[in-house]
Amino acid sequence: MPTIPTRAPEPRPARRSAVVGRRGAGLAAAVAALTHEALEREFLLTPKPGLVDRRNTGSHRDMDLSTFAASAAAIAPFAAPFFRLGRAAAALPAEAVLATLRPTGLEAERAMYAATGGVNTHKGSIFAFGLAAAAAGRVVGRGDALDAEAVCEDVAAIAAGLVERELGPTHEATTAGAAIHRRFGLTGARGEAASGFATVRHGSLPVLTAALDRGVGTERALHAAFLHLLEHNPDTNLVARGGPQGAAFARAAAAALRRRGGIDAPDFVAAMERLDDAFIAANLSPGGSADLLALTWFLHRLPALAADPPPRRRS
Ligand SMILES: CC(C)(COP(=O)(O)OP(=O)(O)OC[C@H]1O[C@@H](n2cnc3c(N)ncnc32)[C@H](O[C@H]2O[C@H](COP(=O)(O)OP(=O)(O)OP(=O)(O)O)[C@@H](O)[C@H]2O)[C@@H]1O)[C@@H](O)C(=O)NCCC(=O)NCCS
Ligand SMILES: Nc1ncnc2[nH]cnc12
Repeated sequence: MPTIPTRAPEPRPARRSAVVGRRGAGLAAAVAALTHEALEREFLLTPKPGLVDRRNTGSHRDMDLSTFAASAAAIAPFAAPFFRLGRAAAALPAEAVLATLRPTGLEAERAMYAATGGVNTHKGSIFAFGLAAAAAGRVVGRGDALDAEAVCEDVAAIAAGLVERELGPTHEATTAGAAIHRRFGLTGARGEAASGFATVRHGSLPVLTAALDRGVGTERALHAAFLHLLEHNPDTNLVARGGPQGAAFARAAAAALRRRGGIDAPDFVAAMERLDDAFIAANLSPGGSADLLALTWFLHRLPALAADPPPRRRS
């Protein structure tokens, strides 16, 4: 069982120029290390309403921090083969790429279930990070600068048509996401990918970088990004547990927190803790937003990778 650090370290400053230095095996390993760092930053961030964090297990009875630590350790290494598959597929038409990734995605899901004793901790993350790592590989394989824009555009091309193909009216609704699409029209993890992670790219990522640029600490900047996701991400997990009313409650609560100053409000942490208690009472869990928060950090740090060594791992 991996040890759980109490908090993630401050990162070195990201270089936002087009970095094209490290293109060898080291880059695949660095993408996997960054994936682990991003997942860890997400589950350690506290408080997060309804989610597992250092304060409590949120609205969950079958998972805690140690489950997330085990899950992150099991799935993050798969980012390296996703990256290599993407680099090998750099010249393929985008619509042919997903089929090359799915066996590795399913293997990563099996590794997650083996590590967690059958609990779904990171299925959405495996999907999002699988696509992002593969797109990063394609970007590098084409000799382009490794940045969030290029990666998100390639993810949009790879995932184009996925909602129509997998959630269309002729398909049996076998998952919560598919059933929610049928009833309420939400497109969930697939729609977010097909949009090129628009909620992240045009929302939580600029919110994160703006907070960091004005000197806000990493944890609080991640809270700003999370609050943005809570208000704007159509999270199928919230709907699965609380129906459209549950999702509307979460959105309105996040908007209210933003209006009273967000992370700059003097009682921000206490307000988030009150919201955590309210989510738990209503059995709400924004698991999709948790995944997108981790992805926000990943995309923020990605440009620094090609030049820097992989983030230092704690034992
Ligand atoms: C295409 C897949 C995502 C599979 O599709 P599925 O139909 O299973 O997907 P969805 O139900 O639509 O969502 C899957 C997870 O995606 C996350 N998510 C939800 N909304 C969004 C959103 N708007 N944007 C992005 N991501 C979103 C969310 O994951 C998190 O929640 C998980 C916990 O979920 P669950 O167990 O259902 O919830 P609980 O409330 O805990 O359940 P109960 O306790 O009540 O029973 C956790 O995993 C978080 O990650 C959705 O759950 C994709 O998985 C797929 O195609 N897989 C096949 C393999 C593959 O190809 N892999 C990728 C290759 S690149
Ligand atoms: N911290 C967390 N708590 C519950 N579900 C999650 N899915 C991804 N991260 C999560």
